[in-house]
Amino acid sequence: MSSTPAPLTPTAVSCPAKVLVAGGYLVLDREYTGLVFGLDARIHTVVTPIKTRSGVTINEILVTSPQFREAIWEYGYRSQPEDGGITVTQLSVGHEQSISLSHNPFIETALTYALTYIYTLQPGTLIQSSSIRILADQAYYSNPGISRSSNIISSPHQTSRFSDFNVRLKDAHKTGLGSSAALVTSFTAAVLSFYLPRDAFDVRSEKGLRVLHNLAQASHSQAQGKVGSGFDIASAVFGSCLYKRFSPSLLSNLPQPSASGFATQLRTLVEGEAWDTEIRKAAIRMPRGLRLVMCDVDCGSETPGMVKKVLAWREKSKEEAEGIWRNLQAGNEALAAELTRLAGEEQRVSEDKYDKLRQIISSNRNLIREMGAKSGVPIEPPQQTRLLDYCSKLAGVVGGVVPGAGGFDAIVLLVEDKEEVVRALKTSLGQYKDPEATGRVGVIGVREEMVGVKEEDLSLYKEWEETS
Ligand SMILES: Nc1ncnc2c1ncn2[C@@H]1O[C@H](COP(=O)(O)OP(=O)(O)O)[C@@H](O)[C@H]1O
Ligand SMILES: C[C@@](O)(CCOP(=O)(O)OP(=O)(O)O)CC(=O)O
Repeated sequence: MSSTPAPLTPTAVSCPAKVLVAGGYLVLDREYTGLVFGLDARIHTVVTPIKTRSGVTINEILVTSPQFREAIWEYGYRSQPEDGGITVTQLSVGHEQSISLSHNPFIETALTYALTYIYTLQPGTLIQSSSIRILADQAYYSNPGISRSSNIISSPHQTSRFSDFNVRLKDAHKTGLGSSAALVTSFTAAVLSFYLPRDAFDVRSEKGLRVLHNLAQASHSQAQGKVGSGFDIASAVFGSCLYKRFSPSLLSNLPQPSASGFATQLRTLVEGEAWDTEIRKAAIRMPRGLRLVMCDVDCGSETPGMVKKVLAWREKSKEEAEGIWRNLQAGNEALAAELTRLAGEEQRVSEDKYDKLRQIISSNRNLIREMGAKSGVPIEPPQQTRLLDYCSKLAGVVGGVVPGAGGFDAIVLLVEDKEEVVRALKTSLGQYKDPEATGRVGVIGVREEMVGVKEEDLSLYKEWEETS
């Protein structure tokens, strides 16, 4: 019998949300870049050794998302022959017979990839059981959260930053901040940090960030069905940046999980030189005195369908599309350069210092509308044009765009970072009524965040010690 390994230390990691301010559709192609800002809503993952009654040995990983009902996933795991890595099998939740088995492909795939990578670094070492909790900031969901207080005697009235949403995950309303990317990235980082010694994986080191980025891209892409440029994973790891995607062939050449050679090829891909993503952090800054405001319009758009249609039009109308893509890329670069230039300024210079920004945003929006009109996709549909024009005229608002794939569900504004400006904006949006749309426009409680993945202190989670 193998001896009992030393207990591992509880570990917590968080990652930010994202907003693609410029480069929607373009960033799917390596010829172009995306300007992505991290947002200060985070998803946290906490890994602890599993609590068992003495004398009981188990071999499982229990994942819970306790802010949601029935969000429990229990996994067994085993190594596969022929270098197939680790496979995980979802077990029925033993103690909760009434809970039907729900699958969470993002968690299952992130766990498979993370354990496989760990196994390649420590072959033959027993992977110990653990308990993994996921906790998300309010801004990811529009469901009103119930606050949760500590039942710890030493601090009885402290309220957690993480609300209880009191619904099943599938009934939660997402605000579009990239929950699956922040989840997969923080989950992967926490699992690697928990199981590996610092000298094999350190999320504070450059190599650690690179390994995390590549591994999270691989598993998120697998879980998502290999669509997406991966800008959301990049910002979850590195925070705000100018992003050039990886070559899709890197992942299409990887064997499927459990297939012969998967483990070694995954490790080589994740650690090796072939990965060709380009991240430029210094190319993106927020000028002192400005901030982002995200507005949620109460209705949704379906990104994959829009992407398919835009790319089909681009394929058909190559020349015309290349003109728009090239001009938009130049406009997006100009936007990044102007933000960075203003960020480098010492103090306020003159009242009209945002004129150039205004003009760049306006000409980029013209190109986005042209892209939408020509491809027949409502990227900046008329009701969003009206909303953006309305906001752009308000005091302290520099301008705004439809983020990411665009559509009906959100706008992002660049505004002066003053309490009175944000307060007046909220009041104006509260009164805003589009002549043709019924949805209400709300301000999401987030702003830009430059920092990506971050280790966290376990005291943040004390109100959530017991799983519900
Ligand atoms: N707090 C959470 N706990 C567990 N899983 C989550 C959580 N938030 C999101 N997920 C996973 O991510 C999926 C949502 O991902 P997706 O539809 O791609 O939306 P998004 O655009 O927010 O990434 C959910 O179905 C679930 O599998
Ligand atoms: C079209 C895109 O370039 C940008 C989509 O950005 P969104 O922020 O709209 O994405 P979702 O959160 O997945 O809906 C596709 C991509 O780059 O993956």
